[in-house]
Amino acid sequence: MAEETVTRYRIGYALEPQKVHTVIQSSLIIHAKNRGIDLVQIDLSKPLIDQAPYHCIIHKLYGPEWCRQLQEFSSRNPDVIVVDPLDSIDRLHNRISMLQVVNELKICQQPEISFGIPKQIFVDNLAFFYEIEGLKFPVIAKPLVANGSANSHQMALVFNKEGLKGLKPPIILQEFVNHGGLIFKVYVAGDHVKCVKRKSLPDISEYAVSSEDLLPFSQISNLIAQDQSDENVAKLIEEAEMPPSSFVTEIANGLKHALKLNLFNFDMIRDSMVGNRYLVIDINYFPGYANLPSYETFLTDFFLDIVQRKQSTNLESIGVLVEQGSN
Ligand SMILES: O=P(O)(O)O[C@@H]1[C@@H](OP(=O)(O)O)[C@H](OP(=O)(O)O)[C@H](O)[C@H](OP(=O)(O)O)[C@H]1OP(=O)(O)O
Ligand SMILES: Nc1ncnc2c1ncn2[C@@H]1O[C@H](COP(=O)(O)OP(=O)(O)O)[C@@H](O)[C@H]1O
Ligand SMILES: [Mg+2]
Ligand SMILES: [Mg+2]
Repeated sequence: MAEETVTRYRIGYALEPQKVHTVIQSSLIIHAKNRGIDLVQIDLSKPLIDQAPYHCIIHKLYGPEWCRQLQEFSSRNPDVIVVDPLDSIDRLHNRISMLQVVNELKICQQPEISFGIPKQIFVDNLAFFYEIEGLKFPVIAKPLVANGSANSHQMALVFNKEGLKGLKPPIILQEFVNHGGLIFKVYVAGDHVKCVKRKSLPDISEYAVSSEDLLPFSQISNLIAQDQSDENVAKLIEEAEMPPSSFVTEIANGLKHALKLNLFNFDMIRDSMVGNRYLVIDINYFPGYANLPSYETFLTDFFLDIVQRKQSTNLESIGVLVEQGSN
């Protein structure tokens, strides 16, 4: 009996060990394998160029050596799909360029819904900085750079001008927007989009008693952690209304095209003061997909889209699909 030949695809992944541990779980490896995808870990101690063949490479690594290797690999293997291109990912490493793209989105706004980003400014040097240019306190200070380091997540709530003195530029100052302590995290993998609700910082009125000028984020995170044990808050989150899925998909697709990225998520809040106003506050490359229910299916569907789309493009280019169609 003739053996059935099934197309198998090799996807190489280059990730930090911790990320391998959280995202490339055995449940994903098995699920992908059953659907024809072999997930293969790229050995970072050896030249990438010696580790072909791959149909596709996925990656989240910082540092010049990886960039050099990937560029060399791509120029010698132009047919291998790299998810995603280095310059597209770079845009997310700066909190200004990251959010500029949201303002540039040309999408037909849904009736009754508006979207945007909170007011923000870039501060390079506090010595030459006297005004917060129309921003209202409290503001949230975020490091300009978002490069995966612990520092890049170090934030602070600033309640007044005095608090500005405790900041270390380069930073961005962003208006704090009350949003009912609820954040929407929208995960994107190519054409696949999933939105989940998570706890966020509580509304600022809850801090009104605070006599602080500046509250570093870790302290606020602690407040959240304590709050999490509160059943009422958990219930509030559970019962909170989701944004319309057509709206979420429209924003996700708009960002995907504008950023030229496949693997990312964005954090979105709903302004408590203005009916249906949604604000994007953060966009992350290759986030923690394993936090999603059924993430194995979510990611494998995307992998198959990528490799099969590539295969059909190849067939088209050599005329196979055309011939089949004319038979
Ligand atoms: O820690 P995880 O798995 O939840 O993923 C982190 C993301 O959490 P999220 O999926 O949004 O809940 C996290 O998202 P946030 O910035 O926390 O919104 C980042 O994407 C983080 O990557 P990096 O430190 O910015 O390079 C992600 O960290 P890495 O795992 O990529 O280091
Ligand atoms: N403008 C804002 N208004 C209110 N809360 C915010 C704002 N920006 C950030 N936050 C809160 O701070 C958290 C961390 O900020 P974020 O920009 O997402 O940084 P990170 O990249 O470290 O996740 C968010 O998840 C949200 O809870
Ligand atoms: Mg975030
Ligand atoms: Mg982030």
